[in-house]
Amino acid sequence: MDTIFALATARGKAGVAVIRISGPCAWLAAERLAGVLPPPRQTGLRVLQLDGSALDEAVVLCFERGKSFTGEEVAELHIHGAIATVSAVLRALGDIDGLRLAEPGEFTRRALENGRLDLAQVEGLSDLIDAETEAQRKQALKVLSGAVGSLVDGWRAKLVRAAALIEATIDFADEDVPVDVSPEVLELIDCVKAGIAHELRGVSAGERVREGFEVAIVGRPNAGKSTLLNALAGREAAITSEIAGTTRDVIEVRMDLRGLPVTVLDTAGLRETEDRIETIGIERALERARAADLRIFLLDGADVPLIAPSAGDLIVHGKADLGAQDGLAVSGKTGEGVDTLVTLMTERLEGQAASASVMSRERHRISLMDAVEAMESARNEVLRGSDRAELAAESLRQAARALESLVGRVDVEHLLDEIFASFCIGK
Ligand SMILES: Nc1nc2c(c(=O)[nH]1)N(C=O)[C@@H](CNc1ccc(C(=O)N[C@@H](CCC(=O)O)C(=O)O)cc1)CN2
Ligand SMILES: Nc1nc2c(ncn2[C@@H]2O[C@H](COP(=O)(O)OP(=O)(O)OP(=O)(O)O)[C@@H](O)[C@H]2O)c(=O)[nH]1
Ligand SMILES: [Mg+2]
Repeated sequence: MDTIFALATARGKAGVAVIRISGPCAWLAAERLAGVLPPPRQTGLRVLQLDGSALDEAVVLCFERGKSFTGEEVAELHIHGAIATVSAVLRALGDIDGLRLAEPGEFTRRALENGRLDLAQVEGLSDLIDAETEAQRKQALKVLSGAVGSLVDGWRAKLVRAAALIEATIDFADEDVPVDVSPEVLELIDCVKAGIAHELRGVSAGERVREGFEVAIVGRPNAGKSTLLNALAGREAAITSEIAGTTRDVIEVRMDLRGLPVTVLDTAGLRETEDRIETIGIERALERARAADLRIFLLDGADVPLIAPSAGDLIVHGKADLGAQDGLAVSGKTGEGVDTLVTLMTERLEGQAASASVMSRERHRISLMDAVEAMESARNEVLRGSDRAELAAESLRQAARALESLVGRVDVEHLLDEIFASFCIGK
């Protein structure tokens, strides 16, 4: 097994940078630079040097094999975060025989291989590193803490018990008093199915929390959509003008809306037009507005929405500064009503986010659906009578395997490259 090393902190000038070394020669390598190492899990201040020339003054921290993030022997060098210092120490480590630079996600891959994390936790860690808002941080931390594994364990135990009950009837099929286990088996299957159905309903919301919600601003030309977008963004993200038909392409601005990750879309004003480019813009506007999680219809005067609002969509009057309006009125120009609008947007999206599951990927959805399908066959076999017991038990085992693929207990080799592709070096 190679010993790998990498900068674990972000590249670029910083107060402190951490270089992580993991593998059988990690301590030996650290010792080459730092001299006598502090005891495991205790820091020591050392001068790092190679061949007599000082590299930096550093804090050194070692973890024993089996008691580290990767499960391997680990050494950390907490050095000054200067670009030149980081380069010098990385160069020195690269000169040591048997050491090589880690690939992206390779530390975490080793943690997975050594059973320190399951596959879902690896995804959770990846999401945590990418988290930009509170909702993302909370969801990712739950997943990193093993929430998916806990759900799977609970379901799996019930399916294993159901299979055992069925198998017991196979072994004792010749007995005089056959016990009918089917009520208990069906109850176990239905209980797990209900649990899985609940999580399945939350996958989309989980996905939205992970990737961000989309909110589209729609309305007629000149309603003030781009001005409103700029007010929400706090910067001049979109061009505004008194010319109707200014915005053509969809303009996306990502923001943290009171902890929720949201991309607000400014779109072309909706109207009948001969202009070919504007027509394409309007088609794009309609398409993106339909696909969005929430729409803000910005009305101009007595105007009515051009596309049908869905339940929960927000209908607001623009240019509130020009005069009194019924209902919610906002002005992108003066900021009036914008705070109330943000509150309403947050409420609507929080309503959607409330049902978010810790299962938030297409891969999770597929495994859950595979499990449900296998459980449905098992259910049918149970109902068809005791001579179908073998088939019922096999379907239950198949369901358990589908669930186990969520945490990677079954063969998931083919998933790893994809999952680790998005990791940064040093993680
Ligand atoms: N300096 C430093 N800080 C860090 C990390 C790190 O690798 N180094 N982490 C990297 O992601 C995170 C913490 N994650 C960690 C997870 C497990 C172990 C670890 O040594 N686990 C052992 C011992 C547990 C214990 O002491 O209770 C184990 O599980 O056996 C260390 C860090 C965030 N902060
Ligand atoms: N008084 C007032 N004028 C506004 C307000 N919002 C926008 N305007 C003006 O209305 C005109 C159109 O604003 P935009 O934000 O470009 O309108 P839009 O809806 O993006 O228009 P299109 O991109 O053409 O669809 C500009 O002259 C803005 O200055 C507002 O809240 N109050
Ligand atoms: Mg515009």
